[in-house]
Amino acid sequence: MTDLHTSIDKFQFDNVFMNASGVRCYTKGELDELAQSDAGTLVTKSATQAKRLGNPSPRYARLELGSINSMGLPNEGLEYYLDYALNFQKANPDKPIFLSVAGLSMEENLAMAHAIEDSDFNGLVEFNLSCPNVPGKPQTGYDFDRTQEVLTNLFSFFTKPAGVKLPPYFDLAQFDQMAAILNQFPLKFVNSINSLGNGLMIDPETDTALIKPKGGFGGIGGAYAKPIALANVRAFSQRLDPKIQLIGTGGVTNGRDAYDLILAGASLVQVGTLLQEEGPAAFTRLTRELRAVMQTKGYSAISDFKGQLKVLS
Ligand SMILES: O=C1NC(=O)NC(C(=O)O)N1
Repeated sequence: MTDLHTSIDKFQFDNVFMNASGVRCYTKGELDELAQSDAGTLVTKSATQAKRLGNPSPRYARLELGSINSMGLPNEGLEYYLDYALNFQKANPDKPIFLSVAGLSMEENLAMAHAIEDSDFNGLVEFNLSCPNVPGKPQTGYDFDRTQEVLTNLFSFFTKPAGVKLPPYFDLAQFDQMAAILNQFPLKFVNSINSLGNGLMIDPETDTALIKPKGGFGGIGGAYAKPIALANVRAFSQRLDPKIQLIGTGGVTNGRDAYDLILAGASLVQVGTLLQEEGPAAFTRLTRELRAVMQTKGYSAISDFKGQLKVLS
């Protein structure tokens, strides 16, 4: 029998699959649906301190090979998700979950980190350094000095298990630079990638941008993202301290896509666009399909093939 058990640091998961932050995880009802699905764990919508309405609609559109979104960090505020997480961990002591935060300033990130540090939350925290959709706000992950500064301030007091959600990088020198920064900090994981920032798609009937915010600019997800996600997971897997594990996100539409992210080095696989379009039942199909690929390859455990991508010599 194939076993999809995986782990990050001391945290054990009975299945490699989970949602990508932002997808079907805004409300407690949605989060409960994820918890009841075949996913191994879940992550909350990236929180800001105060509730946010986000960008004007239409702000999400399905595309032929994925999606475009400019949600603008709509969320119920940190307290709402912290409250959910504290109740969840009481009821599910053996199922660690992720809390995502996306402060719009250094002060906001640190204030939320203090609130979490002072709480009884015992899961993992994902610091989102890569939201591309807040007008006027650059992605922290593309500013290496700022990333260094945020992480230095954060880990001067934060002791709970944490990781970062990164934007996609497209240059090997950027992988080198970013990995050199990340290796300085006690991160448990790096989640790569967030959506391909600031894409644009057009309605062929009206010659109009598909979504309203930012003149139609939004993050691209789905199959378009797979080759970039594979490269980013692989590049960081080759450069990061082995203590920092990878979460692979981007382009998962079937079991083979998940298998490929694990080959590239991922310990957990997040699902975004597919989950948005297919619903939590997608985890049942993905689990079945990944098991089938593993069986074909003669693998019975994730550790049998994680990071085992071969290259031509
Ligand atoms: O980090 C994010 N990535 C996205 O693609 N969209 C959301 C958002 O816009 O809130 N945030």
